[in-house]
Amino acid sequence: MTNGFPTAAKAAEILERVRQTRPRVHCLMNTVVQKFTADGITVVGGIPSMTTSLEEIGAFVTKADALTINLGTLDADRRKVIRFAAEIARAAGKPWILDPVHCDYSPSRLAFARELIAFRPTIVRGNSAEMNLIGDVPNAVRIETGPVDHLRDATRDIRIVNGHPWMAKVTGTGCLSGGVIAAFMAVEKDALTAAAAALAVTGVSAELAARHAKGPGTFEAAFLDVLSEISGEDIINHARIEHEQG
Ligand SMILES: Nc1ncnc2c1ncn2[C@@H]1O[C@H](COP(=O)(O)OP(=O)(O)OP(=O)(O)O)[C@@H](O)[C@H]1O
Ligand SMILES: Cc1ncsc1CCO
Ligand SMILES: [Mg+2]
Repeated sequence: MTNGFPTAAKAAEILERVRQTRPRVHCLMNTVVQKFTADGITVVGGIPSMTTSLEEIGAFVTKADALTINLGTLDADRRKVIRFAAEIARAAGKPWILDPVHCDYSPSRLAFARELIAFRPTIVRGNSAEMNLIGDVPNAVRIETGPVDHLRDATRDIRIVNGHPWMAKVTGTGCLSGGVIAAFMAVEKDALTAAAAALAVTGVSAELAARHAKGPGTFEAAFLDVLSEISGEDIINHARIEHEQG
């Protein structure tokens, strides 16, 4: 059976499922935006965990419902734990998302991102500079975010036209989206639909938050406020999920 195209009503329904089931999301997150990402997962209804200890990662990934691996701050120890987590996720069939942060800055990081893609992430998401270098990811959902988000899998190609320019003025909105997408993948098997829903929910939340903010600082707080209580009706009224089939 081929999967259909995601809708705003479906996005609202998946958010409700996250709120009801409270999935656990393990984050191998860069050291810059750990708190913001954990807050994003918490306010949508998930339960974040953040350990990077090699001794513990096996237990944490095994108990998690989904995993996000973010390459923002890498060193030898992190590479080791990330490799191990990707291996476990693959063996256990856990949904996981790779965010190849700054792979456009360093050939060794790009090579590491490619090595991880061989462990079959469910989704790879980055900004346009990063995804231009990553290229195609035939066995995963490929997401390039920016003013418009482009998502594609083997059969579908869609755009999310929500969001606000202040999202690019707060460090880590992309990293946070990796955590929220993981929470949505934990409750929705169709990864492209899960990701579209997560990006529509965060994008609409940003638009509503911007109405109450004075600039990036107050926007960051308002964004978490709105994300914590956004209604299905707001999502249905404002989400812009587009594709060529209508
Ligand atoms: N100009 C814009 N207008 C609307 N939404 C935007 C804009 N720029 C970014 N976004 C949104 O911000 C989020 C992060 O996307 P972006 O491409 O900036 O990620 P990123 O560069 O990886 O961010 P970071 O590395 O800071 O986490 C996405 O949800 C995207 O839709
Ligand atoms: C600024 C920064 N540096 C490494 S990770 C990160 C967060 C946004 O990608
Ligand atoms: Mg990024």
